[in-house]
Amino acid sequence: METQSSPPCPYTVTVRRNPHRKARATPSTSVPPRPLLSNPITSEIPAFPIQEILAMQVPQTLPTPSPENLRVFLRIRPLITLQGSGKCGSRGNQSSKSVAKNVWPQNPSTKIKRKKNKNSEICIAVNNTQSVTLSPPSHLKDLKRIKSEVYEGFSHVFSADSSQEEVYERMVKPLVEDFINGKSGMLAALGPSGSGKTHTVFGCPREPGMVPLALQQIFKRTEGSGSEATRSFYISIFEIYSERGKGERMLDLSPGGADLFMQQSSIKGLQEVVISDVAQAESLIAQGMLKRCTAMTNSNSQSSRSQCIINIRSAPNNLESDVGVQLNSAVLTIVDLAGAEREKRTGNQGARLLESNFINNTSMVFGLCLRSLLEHQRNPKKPLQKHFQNSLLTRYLRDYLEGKKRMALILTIKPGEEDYLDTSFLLKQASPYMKIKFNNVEELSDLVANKRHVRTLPRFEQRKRMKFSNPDACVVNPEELKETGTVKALVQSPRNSKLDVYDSTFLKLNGVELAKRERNNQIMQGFAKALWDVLKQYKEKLEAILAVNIPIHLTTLL
Ligand SMILES: Nc1ncnc2c1ncn2[C@@H]1O[C@H](COP(=O)(O)OP(=O)(O)OP(=O)(O)O)[C@@H](O)[C@H]1O
Repeated sequence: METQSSPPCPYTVTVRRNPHRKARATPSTSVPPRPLLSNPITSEIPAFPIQEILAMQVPQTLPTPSPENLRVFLRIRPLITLQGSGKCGSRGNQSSKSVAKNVWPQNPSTKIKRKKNKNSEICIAVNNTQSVTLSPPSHLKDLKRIKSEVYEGFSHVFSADSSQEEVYERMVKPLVEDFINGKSGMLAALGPSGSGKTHTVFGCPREPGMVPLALQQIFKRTEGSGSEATRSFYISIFEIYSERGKGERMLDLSPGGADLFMQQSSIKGLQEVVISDVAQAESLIAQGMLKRCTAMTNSNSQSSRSQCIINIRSAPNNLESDVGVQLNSAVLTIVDLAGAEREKRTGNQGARLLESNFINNTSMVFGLCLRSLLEHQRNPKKPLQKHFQNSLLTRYLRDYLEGKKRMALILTIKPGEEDYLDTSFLLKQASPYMKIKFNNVEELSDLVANKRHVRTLPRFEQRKRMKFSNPDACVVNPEELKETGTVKALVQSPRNSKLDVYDSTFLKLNGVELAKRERNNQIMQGFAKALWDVLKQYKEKLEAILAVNIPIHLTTLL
């Protein structure tokens, strides 16, 4: 009986396996390595050049940019007797009687003490360009056994005979160069009352200070280079003061400026004035200085009773040309702090005493912020304290005091023996700041862009949603952007010009980004359509061949 063989399978499936690959012989080391780039047609495929790679010299450590330290400068004021204080450059040509007559009500005990110290001696000696020795007066040496101390590591020590130009060249010029190249920075002057902060920052017509010298450099550099056509400069100037201890207030010192308010770290209502030349800027600053809160005290016949902040901002004019290139706006901030005062020393009373408390409090908070930053950098487990919240000045300067933006400090001191305690306190407190490092400096443009991002987010969220539902809706029309009310209004308003230029630039940058994404989207859609067409054709062909024989529901597979 014949065994029934099973019916032949109508469809056979052939599984083709790749033939076994023979392992290649390991190339002997004596054979010279083949060239990496050989002609694939005329020669064999070259062996993987493992030997060559192993023999390559890899640098052990990659060069990493060393973090920048906070630059701390020290300037010693010339020894000026009380008679001489009050006028820029006047050294001892005013009678003590006339000063005493005008000084705010004095504490009689202070008067007597000051008479004793008439023949002041110098308590500070410059060792070299980076260090000084502070020696206590003989009575403190004997009584409290205080020893001389050496303070070193300053970026530069300016001796009493240093000129404004010298200070500028070493300290401010690099900051201004950076500013012209689009990097933001801040310079703050700290020191006891009468030590020369205002003299250093603003100077006088005969000895112009850092601000006028900076403006001269800015306009000198930009005038010849033709960049005046491509960028504009703006100045804003304001002060933070306290009126009879009633809390901190802010006043815009530019012409017609009014009271200001702070929201988070930005100031509402601050005017920015477009400046086209040095003379205009200087006159604006001079007008601001006349409005600044000053008073006669025992330490200084024209003592600043407020913290004064000047911002010089540069912004590109032609937004069109800057789209997608570089947002090289920058701000140079110069801060003249009111000088800390010891009540015992100044003999301040009444309103002056209340002002003193405010001034000392701000100086203390400023110092605490920097100390906390230093401690946090030394030991990251130590949190960065939020001391900045305790004064308007530190709230405004938060980014600088948290090491996010570059800054420099100038400590001004008086060299007299009677100034020993003030000088010692300042040096002890501020000399460690030179160990602060700037690791993660954010440029202002980034910060502002981030802030603007938050502000303009809802509008862009809406655009994105529209984009996915309607592909045409996301095509960005630059004309449409120009017509956006905010951009138009803000760019035209000098008061808000800072925010506005960024706003419009940001809008444009995002417009470009959206247009790019839209193009990618269209390409992807085209690709998906083509793929689908191929699959459809393939399916139809398969169906035509197999429809009769195999009841396979290809449709379910595809
Ligand atoms: N380097 C200097 N050369 C010549 N005069 C100076 C110098 N530094 C300061 N002075 C003079 O000393 C006096 C006090 O200086 P200034 O008003 O700048 O002190 P300050 O630190 O700003 O004081 P305050 O904190 O009270 O405002 C002024 O008359 C000023 O002209």
